Amino acid sequence: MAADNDPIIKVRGLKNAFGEQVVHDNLDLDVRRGEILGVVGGSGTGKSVLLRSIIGLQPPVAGEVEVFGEPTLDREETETVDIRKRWGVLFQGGALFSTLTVSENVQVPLREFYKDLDPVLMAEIAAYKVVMTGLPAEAGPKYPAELSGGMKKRAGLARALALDPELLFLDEPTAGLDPIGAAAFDELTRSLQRTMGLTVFLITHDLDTLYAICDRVAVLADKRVIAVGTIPELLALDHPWIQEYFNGPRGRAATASIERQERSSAEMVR
Ligand SMILES: Nc1ncnc2c1ncn2[C@@H]1O[C@H](COP(=O)(O)OP(=O)(O)OP(=O)(O)O)[C@@H](O)[C@H]1O
Repeated sequence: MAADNDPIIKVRGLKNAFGEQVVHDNLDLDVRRGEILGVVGGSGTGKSVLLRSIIGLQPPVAGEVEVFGEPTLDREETETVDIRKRWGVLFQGGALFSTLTVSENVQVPLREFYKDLDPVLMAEIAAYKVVMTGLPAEAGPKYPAELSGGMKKRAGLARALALDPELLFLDEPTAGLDPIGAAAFDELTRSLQRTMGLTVFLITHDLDTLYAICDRVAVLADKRVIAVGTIPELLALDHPWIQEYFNGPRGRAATASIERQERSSAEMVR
């Protein structure tokens, strides 16, 4: 039985390789219950592969992964059903089924895990999730091709939330959104995390997202997680990639923008 302060995700000694190409080597990571953990790293450092390994879609060459205190690797699909029900995933780009409506997409996990659920109830749950992610109720019968990029992300999020998960995986949720749409999506993630008590594993390149909603950030480089901490903790480290990333022009712009927002909300409360 897992204790409350045990990590919700525990990765130890993970190694992933594709032929000669080693993507991860001896990677360790803990994700704490209730946090939003941002996962950053240069392109191709293996952020998505790490996500796929944790959820069992990418069998690693070596290492151990535990989610909710239970091992997820080398197990039959039937043995991990009770674990998989407890997480939701928003894949890069939304990964909606193009031949299904938004409502039908949201019902996919319900059909997978609760085959005998009354179809009327499934449709009601889907309608509720659609509205919960800020989409209009009329989006339910639409097909993905009829939605904007931002709406597709929200529909993907509605599907990820279909089973009221405890743990949410988001792979670059704000990629391709304009800054206002991205900020709105961040706000939605934060508010859902608070109201549903979610833990969030969030892969992003978006510095604004990191500053705005992440409790801690894990940095992937040199085939492993080289550091995990709050942004001020990371900034105190001497690693060239971390310094370049957070202290480069875009990092400084994101810091300045957060400081401006904090000043203006402080002025509003006065
Ligand atoms: N199924 C696969 N077969 C072969 N190589 C793969 C496969 N999946 C990923 N890779 C390789 O593993 C490396 C890491 O890929 P991954 O998609 O995890 O990177 P990432 O950090 O998420 O990148 P980005 O930020 O660009 O999305 C890349 O070099 C990629 O080409």
